[in-house]
Amino acid sequence: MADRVLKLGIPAGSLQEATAELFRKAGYNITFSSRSYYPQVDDPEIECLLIRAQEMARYVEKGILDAGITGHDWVCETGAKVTEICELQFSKVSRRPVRWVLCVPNDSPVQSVKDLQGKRIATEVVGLTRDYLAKHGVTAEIEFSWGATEVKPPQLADAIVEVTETGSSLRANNLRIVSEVLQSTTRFIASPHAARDPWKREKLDNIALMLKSCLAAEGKVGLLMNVRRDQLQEVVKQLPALQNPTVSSLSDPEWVAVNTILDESVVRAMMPRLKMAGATGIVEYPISKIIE
Ligand SMILES: Nc1ncnc2c1ncn2[C@@H]1O[C@H](COP(=O)(O)OP(=O)(O)OP(=O)(O)O)[C@@H](O)[C@H]1O
Ligand SMILES: O=P(O)(O)OC[C@H]1O[C@H](OP(=O)(O)OP(=O)(O)O)[C@H](O)[C@@H]1O
Ligand SMILES: [Mg+2]
Repeated sequence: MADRVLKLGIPAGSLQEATAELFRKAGYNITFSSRSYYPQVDDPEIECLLIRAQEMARYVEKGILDAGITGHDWVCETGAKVTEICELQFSKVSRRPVRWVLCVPNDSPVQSVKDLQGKRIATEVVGLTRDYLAKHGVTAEIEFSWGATEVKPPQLADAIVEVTETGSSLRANNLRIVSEVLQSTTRFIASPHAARDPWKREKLDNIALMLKSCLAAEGKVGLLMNVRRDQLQEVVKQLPALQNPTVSSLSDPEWVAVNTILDESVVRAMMPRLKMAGATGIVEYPISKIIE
């Protein structure tokens, strides 16, 4: 019985709240208590640990953790050999990938990576930066930065390689992007050992399925309506081409119910058209999970 526990790393820091929120939506209630690095989860088969995103892949590679959530960036930077269970398209505030970018002050003469030959670059991702410069045949002094990297140019460094999501930190510090080093999304990773263990693998796949189903449902709603059979074609024509609505019979043989899922953003334009085409009793309902 003791084996039937999955040790799961939750990323401390930027991804912590977004990760916990996604797990909650997926049905795993993760709660944090102040100063404790052992979040509670309402599944006796899971044991959570709060680990820095930077270190996650290393502990997962060694099997100290069976699995964890971290960024693709830190998997690359650490070079850890882990099994990717799935990609999870979420960042700290948005659903877009983050970008690691080479930046200089707005008024710097630097226009391309080549202009950084012999200069000083500060970054938290020394390995990625080294590889990127080597790819472009540039030799520069790369300095590890413990954070707050945006403050460094121009006094403490000529350029930085830093992560950006919304771009507000770069703007606030008068920095300009010279080029992109890496795009990164969040990943659910497992140790190769855990991924080979049938019980753990099934548990990991089930968690991944539920997490992905929540992300897939974001921005989507369901629409349910009644239509006379002779108007069905006209109503279905209004729905987005790729949607295959479910059509079911009603107790009155003249009528059918149409059920479909669509982007919430199109609903306000869609509902009046559906009504015009003959749909009645049109109901929009929220959906929280979609498994294709
Ligand atoms: N807006 C964001 N800012 C920083 N990291 C983000 C953001 N959105 C997603 N991430 C991801 O979160 C992880 C950041 O982890 P990391 O521990 O380096 O930063 P942090 O949690 O902000 O800690 P620190 O305080 O040291 O910066 C990376 O994998 C990164 O890609
Ligand atoms: O493009 P943006 O949306 O501004 O996001 C990028 C910023 O977010 C991160 O900092 P974080 O919020 O993790 O704070 P930190 O300084 O403690 O790392 C990162 O280090 C950048 O500073
Ligand atoms: Mg940060």
